[in-house]
Amino acid sequence: MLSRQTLRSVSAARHFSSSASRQTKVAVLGAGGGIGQPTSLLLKQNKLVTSLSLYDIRGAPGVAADVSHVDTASEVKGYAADQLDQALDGAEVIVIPAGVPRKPGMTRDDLFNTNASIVRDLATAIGRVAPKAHILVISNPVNSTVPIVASVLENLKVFDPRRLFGVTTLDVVRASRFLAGIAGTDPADTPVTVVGGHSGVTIVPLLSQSAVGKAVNGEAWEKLVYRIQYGGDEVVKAKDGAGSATLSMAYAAAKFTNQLLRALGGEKGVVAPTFVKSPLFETQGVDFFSTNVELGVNGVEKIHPLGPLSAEEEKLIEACLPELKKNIAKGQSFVSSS
Ligand SMILES: NC(=O)C1=CN([C@@H]2O[C@H](COP(=O)(O)OP(=O)(O)OC[C@H]3O[C@@H](n4cnc5c(N)ncnc54)[C@H](O)[C@@H]3O)[C@@H](O)[C@H]2O)C=CC1
Ligand SMILES: O=C([O-])CC(=O)C(=O)O
Repeated sequence: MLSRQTLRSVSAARHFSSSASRQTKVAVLGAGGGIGQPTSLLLKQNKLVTSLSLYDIRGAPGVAADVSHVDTASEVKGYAADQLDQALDGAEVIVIPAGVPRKPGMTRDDLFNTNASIVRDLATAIGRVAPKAHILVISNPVNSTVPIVASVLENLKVFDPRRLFGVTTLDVVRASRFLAGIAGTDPADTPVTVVGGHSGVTIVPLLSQSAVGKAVNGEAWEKLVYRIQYGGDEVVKAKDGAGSATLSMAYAAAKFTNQLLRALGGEKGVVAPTFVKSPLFETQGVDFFSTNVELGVNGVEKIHPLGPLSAEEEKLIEACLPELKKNIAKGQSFVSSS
């Protein structure tokens, strides 16, 4: 009879060999940019990625040549502006950081006029060439760009809500880091659930659900919530016109992509925060919402409920919903009118 430990090693080996033998092509659209370059580098280090396809309207072949020298097994190819279809062909996961970033004084919504059409056009190509791909949207304003992708795919009759994700991981990364900074804990042991959307008041940290966070009250709580909601502004201000978060965002993108790849490879119990088509506030006209989501072989497997909220958090949700509804509707009507 096999010991429990032997069984565990056999099952780990099986899991390893099944994920190692999976062929997973990941495409990065906007790979030449501030987020795209470090994200590509981090994905090159991920063993679950077997092929990396780097596309940008500028500079992707150079980034690909550079990243391809990293001594991991995956293949890397770069594609120029007129090679989008080749870049997408066979991609199982597509990460989109294409588009302009903020400058000081701008809101994420101020990026809409430029980024909406970039995201719409990329989504149109994805719907045609890689309709079964899992799409991870980073381009801002996420609250509107995710609905744009959904509407484009709906029009093409290939929308599967299980495979579309707004990347809100950076909010959770920040929340954990900022709370740990106050409490003197290790961020790894200080998880914070953040729900809603990805801009200002739509970012709602649920500190009362955290063993460490529930001890933060009054003015300290207000300051912490504000810092989590407006963490992006800190970076925009510090970069002083040179863009917004790129390195912490690449870290967050690589983290979420890895969680998704693990789930697609059959690992059970992978739970990650992400902005998805969600039933949670549908009756109030809010079709997309970020919460913890259990990921599985088909993408979104189960959307977690919000859980218990404090009175203050109820108020944050009340402030979040109308803004989020407006942002979502703006994305949807952009597609219906274009
Ligand atoms: N979801 C989130 O948490 C975060 C989102 N962002 C957003 O990510 C986006 C990218 O930011 P950065 O990388 O700093 O900007 P960047 O300007 O450094 O890079 C953007 C890249 O997109 C490329 N691009 C433009 N149009 C394209 C198209 N049609 N197809 C392919 N590539 C195209 C550009 O050539 C450029 O290389 C911005 O919209 C920013 O607001 C930034 C930080 C966090
Ligand atoms: O603040 C920005 O414009 C970029 C972003 O989304 C973030 O850093 O969270």
